[in-house]
Amino acid sequence: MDQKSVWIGTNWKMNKGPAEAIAAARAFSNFHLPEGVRCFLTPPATSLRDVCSVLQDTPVMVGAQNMFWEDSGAWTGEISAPMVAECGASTVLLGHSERRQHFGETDWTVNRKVRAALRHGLRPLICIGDTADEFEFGVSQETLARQTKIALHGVSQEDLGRVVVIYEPVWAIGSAGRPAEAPFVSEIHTKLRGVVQGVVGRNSSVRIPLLYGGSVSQANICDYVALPDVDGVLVGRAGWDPADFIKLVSRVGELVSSKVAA
Ligand SMILES: O=C(COP(=O)(O)O)[C@@H](O)CO
Repeated sequence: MDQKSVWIGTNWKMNKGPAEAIAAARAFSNFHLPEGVRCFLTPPATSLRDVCSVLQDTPVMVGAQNMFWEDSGAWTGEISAPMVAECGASTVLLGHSERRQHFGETDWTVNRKVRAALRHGLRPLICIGDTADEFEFGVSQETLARQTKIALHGVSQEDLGRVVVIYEPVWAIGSAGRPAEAPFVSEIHTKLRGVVQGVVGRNSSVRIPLLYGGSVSQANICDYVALPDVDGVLVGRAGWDPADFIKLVSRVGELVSSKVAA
């Protein structure tokens, strides 16, 4: 965490149809976002428009969990960047490991989606992550560098300023996952900072926020957010209950204000 904004988001995954999503979004509509904290939610596509309209006058950003790179056409079952934007969303999660693992997402498709999102004014939240095997064989850094460089390939300097990268080790995600140790996340993020700095250019003033995700909880959130090259977190299960997510946001807010005061 540095003196810039700290990000916290929750990915609802395939949970909360419109009725439940509207109720959850209402819980955030009167919530006072702490100073220096940027917050986002990614509801399922069928709840996107409703959640956007509940939160339209608030600082909480709303994003889709995926989209296709073409604007329209014969792509049954897909939604496009203009459709996401028309719902009122400002951001989109791309390359989540569950999409890479189960739905054929590749580095190449992530790159096409990133560029399409940017073309339509959406902020891409790009997920990268090493598998348990890659971690065991000690090639996590290589995987993350490859995923990052391909995702950002061909993106203009100006657009790089709107991108967020999220490190989510596949082995840390979900109820079978184990949260990554903070020193390991710190090491990965420091190296990742070098990778993104190489993409934007050593002399560029663009600073791409680097978030961590994977079994983030009330117990460990501050350990991650306090790390120097971690600009925030993406929360799954621990953020699905709105009251719990508000508690997590408040914890981050307290950490930010204590840093500012120090
Ligand atoms: O997949 C994610 C991590 O989920 P957890 O339930 O926190 O392990 C990430 O996208 C946040 O939803």
